[in-house]
This record gives sequence, C-alpha cells and structure tokens, in this order.
Amino acid sequence: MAGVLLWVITPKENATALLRFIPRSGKQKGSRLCPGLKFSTGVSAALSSAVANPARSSEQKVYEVVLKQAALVKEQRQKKALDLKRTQKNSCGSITRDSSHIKSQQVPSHWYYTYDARSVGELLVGNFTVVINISLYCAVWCRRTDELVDGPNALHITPRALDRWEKRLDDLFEGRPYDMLDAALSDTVSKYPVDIQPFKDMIEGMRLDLRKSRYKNFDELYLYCYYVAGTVGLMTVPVMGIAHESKASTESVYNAALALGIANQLTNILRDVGEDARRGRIYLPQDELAQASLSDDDIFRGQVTDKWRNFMKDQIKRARMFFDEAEKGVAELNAASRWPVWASLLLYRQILDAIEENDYNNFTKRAYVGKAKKFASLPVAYGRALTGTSK
Ligand SMILES: CC(C)=CCC/C(C)=C/CC/C(C)=C/CC/C(C)=C/[C@@H]1[C@@H](COP(=O)(O)OP(=O)(O)O)[C@]1(C)CC/C=C(\C)CC/C=C(\C)CCC=C(C)C
Ligand SMILES: [Mn+2]
Repeated sequence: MAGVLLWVITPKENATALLRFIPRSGKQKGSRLCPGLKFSTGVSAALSSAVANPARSSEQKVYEVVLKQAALVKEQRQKKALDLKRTQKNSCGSITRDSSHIKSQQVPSHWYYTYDARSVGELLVGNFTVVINISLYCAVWCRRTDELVDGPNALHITPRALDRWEKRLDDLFEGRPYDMLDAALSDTVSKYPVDIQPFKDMIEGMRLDLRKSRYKNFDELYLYCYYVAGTVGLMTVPVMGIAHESKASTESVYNAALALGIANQLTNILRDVGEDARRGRIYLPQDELAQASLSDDDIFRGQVTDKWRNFMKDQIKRARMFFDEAEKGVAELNAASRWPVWASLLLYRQILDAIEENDYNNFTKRAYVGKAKKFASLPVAYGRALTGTSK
C-alpha cells in the first residue's frame, strides 16, 4: 500500500528507487543507509521527507545510472536468447551451452553429467582466464585514474589534467587509444556492452577528491563511494556476464555489483581513517560523528575511546549490510566469474573483522588479512561459486 502511494506521489523515475527501500508490507526494518543510527525510520518518515524534500537522494540518482546500465546488458541478453532460440530451431536439438535448454530436452540422463563436467571445467580454466584478463584492463585503468590524485605526482594534478584524462577516455571508447594499456581496454569496450558513463563517473570521483575533504552526511559519502568504487561493479558486469539460466532481473544483478563496490570503499575508508587524517582528509559522515559526540579533532588525536568503538561498530555494521546485498547477486553471474568475485568479496569483508580484532584502532594500526586467511578463503569462494550458494 505504501509502495503504491509512493508511486503516485513521486515522479516516475524516482519511484522505483524509493520503493526498493520500503517493503510493500509497509514496515521499514530501520534505515538501510544508517543501521543503528537513529535516522528516518518508518514509511511515514520516508514519505514526509519525499514530500518535503523533492531533491533526489544520492541513492536515487545512482539508481538511475544502474537502470541505464542494466538496460544495455538486458538488450544484449535478449538478443543472445533470441539467437539461441534460432540456433535451437535450426540445429535439431543439438547441445548448446545453455543448461536450461539441455535439461528441458528429452536427452539421456548421462548427458547431464557431461554438461556438469563442462561447467566445472569452465569454472576451473575456460572463460575464467578471459574474465580475469579483461577485468584486469578495467582494473589497470581504474588504478591509473586513482594514481592521478593519489600517486606520487598528485600535487601536480589539477582539474584540467582530469579533463585531459577524460578526453583520452572518450578517444579510447571511440577506438583511438593513446597507448598499449588504453588499447587493451579499447578492445574490450568494443567487444562487450560496456558504457562510458561509469568510467566518466569515476573521473568525477577523482575531481571530488581534489576539492573536497569532508562529507556532511552519508548521502554525500554514498555518492563519493559510487563514483570511485560502485562504478567498478557497473564496469565489470557486462564483461563478466550474467548466467543464461539466471532468473534474476538485470537490475538486481547490477544493484548487487554496485553494492559490492560501495561495501569495498566503505571498508577502505574505515581501514584508512588514520592515514587519511594525516593527509587532512576525513571521509566519515560529519553528522554521524557529531551524533556520537566526536569531532575532527578527536580523529586527528587518534585516541581509541568507547565513544569511538561504538561509532565504529555502527559504521562496520553498515558496510556489512552492503556486502550482504552484494552476496545476493554473485550466483547470477556467469560461472567463470563467480569465483573471483566471491574471493574478492570474502577477502575484503575480512578487513572489517581485522578492524575489530585491532580493537577499532584504525588510527595507527593497519587492519590487514594475513596470507593464511587469504588462502583459506579461496576454497570457500570456490565452493560457493560451484554450488551457487552463499553458505
Ligand atoms: C553481482 C556482483 C556482486 C558483481 C561483482 C561486481 C564487481 C566485480 C565489483 C567490483 C567491486 C570492486 C573490486 C570495487 C573496487 C573498490 C575500490 C577498492 C576502489 C578504490 C578506489 C579509490 O579508493 P582509495 O584511494 O581510498 O583506495 P586506495 O588506498 O588507493 O586503494 C579505488 C582505488 C579505485 C580503483 C579500483 C581498482 C584498482 C580495482 C578495480 C578492480 C576491477 C576492475 C576488477 C574487479 C574484478 C573482480 C573479479 C573482483
Ligand atoms: Mn587511492
């Protein structure tokens, strides 16, 4: 009922995003953005804020990008499904790479095993290396972009330098790369339905880093996290691909990919509080710090107090919620992509455990995951990738 009401009173493009956070039952389980923090809860609060404040939240703005990206991949998936149908029609029921097709045919049962063996093979070696290689080109471009504002020559980087980097990106997308690394990405974006928008948005995040060192609230921080990390999820899904047999909507897979980027960046921020403060940067939401009776000076002083521990507990809780959201989408990816994604999710999430193990001292102690734990995560990730479950 509340969902329907929102649909009527909000502009069409905003309604979908709003509805995602308000269950149709009319009950909201606390604020998704601010777990444990006493902000707007309940449908009526959301409704009155939507009416009183027609400006869109960062989450709504970002969700519009997600919908656009999802539409691109959806188009490609529909085309593939059509091609597959045509092949089936012309091939008198020969085996294709689509499991649902195989299993819906009257075929001898041992063929299923052949298919399963092939899936395992594919997961082990097949497309796996292709996925890794291609993701690497994206990763290299992301790292180079980040190095512009964070690297050894960052002091010389002006907004104009970022404009030039963006021009270079335009050229790369139009098939005019400047160097070998650009050329690899140029080739990738010509083969997969990768849109330029998330790349441009990442550059926008670097612009933000040049001019901003404080974030008023989580809404502002969320936008920053989307720019520098959520974008990575949107860049990589079209390359990794969604499984043919997936019944999930393309939007929900993108949503999960976005959540993984946000979760990773929130984790980065929580790990690097001391390091960032020494560069004069505080990414933590100012209003939440104030609510916990903490100030910038407390952070510069770097004392681990009970106030700080409690504040950190809430921040970690929120980052974990984004990891949970991300988990929902991994099983929908192509088999070959699931393992690296699970591995990166499990490894990054363990940084949050390490902060807890350091008794929340993220001022002078770097939270890191030891080699043994890293290695132990790999078979777990592999098991989840194989079974398509998150346990
Ligand atoms: C459905 C579903 C769950 C799909 C998965 C989608 C997916 C693969 C998401 C990837 C999320 C991801 C790895 C995000 C990166 C987040 C991140 C760490 C961003 C960092 C930004 C700047 O932060 P900061 O300066 O504070 O940090 P440093 O101290 O400098 O580290 C980044 C540095 C941006 C640069 C990002 C990269 C270099 C990583 C890019 C990685 C890929 C493109 C490959 C991802 C592929 C796999 C298989 C994990
Ligand atoms: Mn960086």
